[in-house]
Amino acid sequence: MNYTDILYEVSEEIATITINRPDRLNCFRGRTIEELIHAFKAAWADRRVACVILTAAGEKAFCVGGDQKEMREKGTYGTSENGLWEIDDLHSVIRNIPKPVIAAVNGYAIGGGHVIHVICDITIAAEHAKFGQAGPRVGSFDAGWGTAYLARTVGEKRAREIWFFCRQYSAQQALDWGLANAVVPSADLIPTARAWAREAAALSPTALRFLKHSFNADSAHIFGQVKMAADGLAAFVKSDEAREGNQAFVEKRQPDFSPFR
Ligand SMILES: CC(C)(COP(=O)(O)OP(=O)(O)OC[C@H]1O[C@@H](n2cnc3c(N)ncnc32)[C@H](O)[C@@H]1OP(=O)(O)O)[C@@H](O)C(=O)NCCC(=O)NCCSC(=O)CCC(=O)c1ccccc1C(=O)O
Repeated sequence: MNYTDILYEVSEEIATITINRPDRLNCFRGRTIEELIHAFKAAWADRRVACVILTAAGEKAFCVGGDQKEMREKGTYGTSENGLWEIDDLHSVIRNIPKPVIAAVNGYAIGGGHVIHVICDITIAAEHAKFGQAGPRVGSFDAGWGTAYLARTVGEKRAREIWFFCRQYSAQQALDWGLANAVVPSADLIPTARAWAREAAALSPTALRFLKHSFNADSAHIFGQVKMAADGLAAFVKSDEAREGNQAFVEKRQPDFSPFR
């Protein structure tokens, strides 16, 4: 597959996947998701690779979720080679690849971009990174991993706060809440992620594989909820309520959801 939206490289025993749409703050469209899945599978199959780093181009954003401009223009997040919108499969491959996945968060991790880092095994954040959900402002939600797994990570009260107010949280706050494993100066982000990856790469791959499956097993039931939520969201994004959120973002104004109470 020829990548247009991401970069993929393997060096030493580490695969680095870089979301490469910095002009749109590394938000994703159908093509981006398809390429990310392809790259994670390549890292999975490659016996040289012991650990994966997921990061993004530039210093401003890790990923700010679904491409709202594409949604405004096309009514969907855009086409992919296989014609499917596979965000759930991306979440699954990050969980199921039997190698540690480290998110190196180089700026905003917002909306669907926030969910992606939450699903990764480890999060290392640059000091200026900002975390949060935005769906209820733009007519979207992730009521699968985005709620249930987030609540496991930070606790119910904090997870509900994150979704019900759509605030942004600093890297230090993310660290304090258990959303991040470490916070480092921006210049140290990739070197630190690589150092952590090398440390994991020195350990028994079979032990790590079983440990990852075991951690996942305890939350695997959430997957049923993921599919229900995805189908619910696919219907919701066609509604006037969701369109108001999306349109307001593109028009750079506050949404008016009052008719939908
Ligand atoms: C992140 C911001 C707070 C940064 O603000 P600021 O620093 O002021 O920068 P901006 O000027 O706003 O942004 C620069 C430039 O980028 C464009 N842009 C930013 N975000 C997006 C985006 N998401 N899509 C498209 N374009 C974007 C912005 O318009 C600017 O362009 P100009 O041409 O220069 O004007 C702020 O940018 C912000 O709040 N961004 C939006 C965050 C957001 O709402 N994200 C979407 C949340 S909903 C989502 O992610 C869908 C989830 C999803 O797909 C999913 C998940 C799980 C299961 C199912 C699904 C599903 O099927 O949908």
